[in-house]
Amino acid sequence: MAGGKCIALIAHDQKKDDMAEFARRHQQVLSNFRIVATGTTGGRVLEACPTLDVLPLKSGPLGGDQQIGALIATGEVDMLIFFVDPLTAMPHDVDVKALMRLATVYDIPMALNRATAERLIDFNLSGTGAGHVQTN
Ligand SMILES: O=C(CO)COP(=O)(O)O
Repeated sequence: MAGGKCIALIAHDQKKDDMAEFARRHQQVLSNFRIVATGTTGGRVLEACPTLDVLPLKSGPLGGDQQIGALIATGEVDMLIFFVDPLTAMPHDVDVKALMRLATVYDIPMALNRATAERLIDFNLSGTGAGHVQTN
């Protein structure tokens, strides 16, 4: 992938409206980043914010979480924002866990709910200037 800081955006189905609204509200800051996303989430973010630089990968259940995990392992993703639905069983639960594990192994900032995502965005992007992602 081309240079520049990269944020991964993922939302489970029950959280996709939240993610679209989050992206819309933080469109200005997100426009300083390349964004990778699982397929359906990426589509929703692009629909909400057509000018953002979003690369939609495979849908989560079809390997999208694993693709993002691989990008984390190769150092290409600097931050993960993942709006998780904790109340629904998923066929690809093992993929979700593997992704969270890799984000932990490579110690990238990872928000698994909206409250944390808001704080990560504030912490990383408003204080020290847009475009700077703290990775430790
Ligand atoms: O299932 C997901 C993450 O585990 C999200 O995938 P989609 O964005 O393709 O719905």
